[in-house]
Amino acid sequence: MSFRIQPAAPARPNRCQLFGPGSRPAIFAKMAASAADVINLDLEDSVAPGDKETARQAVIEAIGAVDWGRKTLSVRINGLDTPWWHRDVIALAEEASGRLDQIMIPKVGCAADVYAVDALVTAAERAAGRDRPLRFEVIIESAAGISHVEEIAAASPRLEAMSLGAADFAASMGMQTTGIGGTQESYYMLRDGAKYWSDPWHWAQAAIVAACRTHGLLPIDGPFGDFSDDEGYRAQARRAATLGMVGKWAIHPKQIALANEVFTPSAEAVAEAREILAAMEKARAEGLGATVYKGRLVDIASIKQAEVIVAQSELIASS
Ligand SMILES: CC(C)(COP(=O)(O)OP(=O)(O)OC[C@H]1O[C@@H](n2cnc3c(N)ncnc32)[C@H](O)[C@@H]1OP(=O)(O)O)[C@@H](O)C(=O)NCCC(=O)NCCSC(=O)C[C@H](O)C(=O)O
Ligand SMILES: [Mg+2]
Repeated sequence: MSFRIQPAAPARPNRCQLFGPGSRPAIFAKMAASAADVINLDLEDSVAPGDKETARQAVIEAIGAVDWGRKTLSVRINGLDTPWWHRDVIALAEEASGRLDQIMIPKVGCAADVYAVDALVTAAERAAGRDRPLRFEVIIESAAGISHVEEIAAASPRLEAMSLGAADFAASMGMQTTGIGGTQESYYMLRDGAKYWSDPWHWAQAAIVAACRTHGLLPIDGPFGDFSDDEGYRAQARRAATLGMVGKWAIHPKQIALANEVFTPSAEAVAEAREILAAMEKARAEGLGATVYKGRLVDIASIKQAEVIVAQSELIASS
C-alpha cells in the first residue's frame, strides 16, 4: 500500500440505479416503490426539449411529495453545453425539498465541469439556507471524459459516484455500433475460423474503477439498452461486478431484480470469504502469513479480497 491510504467509498447500497424521465410523473410512485437502491429522475436525454421546464417542475414537486423511503434520490441535470443546466441546478438547490440527495452531472469532460456545477450549487445552497450539502455523481460518456477520468474523480468533495454511459460514450468515440452496452457483433478475435467475442467496454470500465477506487467513489456500470435480453444484462453486470463496479443502471423495471441479484454477493461467495478469513486467522495464530484453502494459496492479500465480499454483504443486509 502507498503511504497514502486508499479512501473508502461511501457506505451505501448502490446495486441498481433506476432511471425514469422527469416528464413522466405517472411512474414516479412506481419508481419509489421499486427495489432499486438509487432513483435517477432524468431531466436530460429522456426528456424532449419542449418538455424541459415542465419536467423540472414535476421533478421538484415529486421530490417533496413522493415517499422515496431510504433510497438515494438523484436528479440528472442537463449537460453543460445546453441552455438548461444552470436553471436545473438553481431550481433543484433552491426549490427542491431537503429529501434530494444527489445531482447527477452528465457528459463530464474535465474537472472544471464539476467545479462549475459545484460553484453554482454552493451559491444556490447558501442562498436557500440548505443545511445538507447536495452530493454529486458524474457520468463518463465521452472521449474527453475517459481521457480525464482521474482528475474528474478528484474534482469535488461532493462527488460520491461515477457511471459509464455506454451510449454517448460509443457516439463520442466514433464506435461503429448503435448498441447500448453488451456484446458487439464485430468486436471479435478469430482463431482457426472460430469467433471469440471480446468486450469493447472493458477498458473504460477498468479506467473508471481505478479512478473511483483511488479517490473513494462508487464505480457504476451504466445502461444496457436491450431490456428484452435478461441474459445479456446479467453477463454485462457480472463482468462489471468482477472488475470492481458496485452496481448498474436499470432503464426498465425488469432490470432491477437482475442488478440486485448480480451485485448482492451470493450466500456461497460470502461463506467462502468467511472460510478464507477463518483459515487466515488460524494461519496467523500459527505464525504463518500464507496457507492453503481448498488446494489454493491464500495469504494476507486474500484477507482483503475476502473482506470486500463480506463488507458488501453486510452493507446490503444492514440497509
Ligand atoms: C423504456 C421505457 C420507455 C418503457 O416504458 P413503457 O413502454 O411504459 O414500458 P412497459 O409498458 O414495459 O412498462 C411496464 C410497467 O412498468 C412501468 N414502468 C415503465 N418504465 C418504468 C420506470 N423507468 N420506472 C418505473 N416503472 C416503469 C410502466 O408504467 C408499467 O407499469 P404498469 O402499467 O403499472 O404495469 C421506460 O421504461 C423508460 O422511460 N425508461 C427510462 C428511460 C430513461 O430514463 N433513459 C435515460 C437513461 S439511459 C441514458 O440516458 C443513456 C446514457 O446517458 C448513455 O449515454 O449511455
Ligand atoms: Mg448519455
